[in-house]
Amino acid sequence: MSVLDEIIDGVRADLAERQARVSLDELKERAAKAPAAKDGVAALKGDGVKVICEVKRSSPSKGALAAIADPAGLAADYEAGGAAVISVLTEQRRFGGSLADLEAVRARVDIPVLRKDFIVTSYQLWEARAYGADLALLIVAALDQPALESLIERAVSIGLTPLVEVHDEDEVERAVDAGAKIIGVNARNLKTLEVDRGTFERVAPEIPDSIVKVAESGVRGPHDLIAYANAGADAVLVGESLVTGRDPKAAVADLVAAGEHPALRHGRG
Ligand SMILES: O=P(O)(O)OC[C@@H](O)[C@@H](O)c1c[nH]c2ccccc12
Repeated sequence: MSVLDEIIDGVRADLAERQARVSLDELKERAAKAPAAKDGVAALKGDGVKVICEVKRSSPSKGALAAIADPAGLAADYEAGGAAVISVLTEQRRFGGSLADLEAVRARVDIPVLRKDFIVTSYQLWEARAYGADLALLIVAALDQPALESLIERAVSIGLTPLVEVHDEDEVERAVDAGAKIIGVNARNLKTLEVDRGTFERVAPEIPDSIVKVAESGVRGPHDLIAYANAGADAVLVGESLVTGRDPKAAVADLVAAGEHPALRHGRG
């Protein structure tokens, strides 16, 4: 069994507990009261490389990264540094996240918020909206094609922008066929947990120009952002280096400044 399969088994067990406690109708009522979803595509387009900053306490590959007693405070620092979107990991067992983190972050920042989890049912999309998310991650490797298609459709119908994650060329084709408008290329293979920073450069040429391209994982600082941008990234998603660094606000500002440099291929279109 791959790491991804193991994570999803845990996610399904936790999900069953929540489903027994909170009915879908309750979630839908809560979603109806949530502030209208912000446009995730618009937030990631435009001049400069956009920076998606992640609230991440731990990971299956590295274990504990940071305690993050105040996830909303961290998100506020990210926003002040110039983040375009905040990613909140809500998976509990391996990443130490929760829906409470999502809710707290949503209440604090004005920019769009991404629910980062292993979404396998539409119930989780309703949760995402009910707790204030504007975007939701859908991982191609975790879903068969009919499930991917129906979750993208459902996400859009409830106002969420799907960020569709791929690791290779075949998954790009599946994401495009399923109607993705934003594709994230994860340098970390979730089946082996290995990071290969060359993944984006290899896979991105398969993504049509009209689709927003996000390079995920492995960004240690501005030099990695610049490499991803030169390979065609519209945005980067950064977790570990921000939560383990001393000054997240300054670190984000450095990334944003690097992404606005006029010499980048991104700026020249
Ligand atoms: O911490 P990093 O290397 O900066 O990576 C962030 C993000 O890309 C990573 O957390 C991630 C990408 N896709 C995921 C899917 C599930 C959980 C986590 C992830």
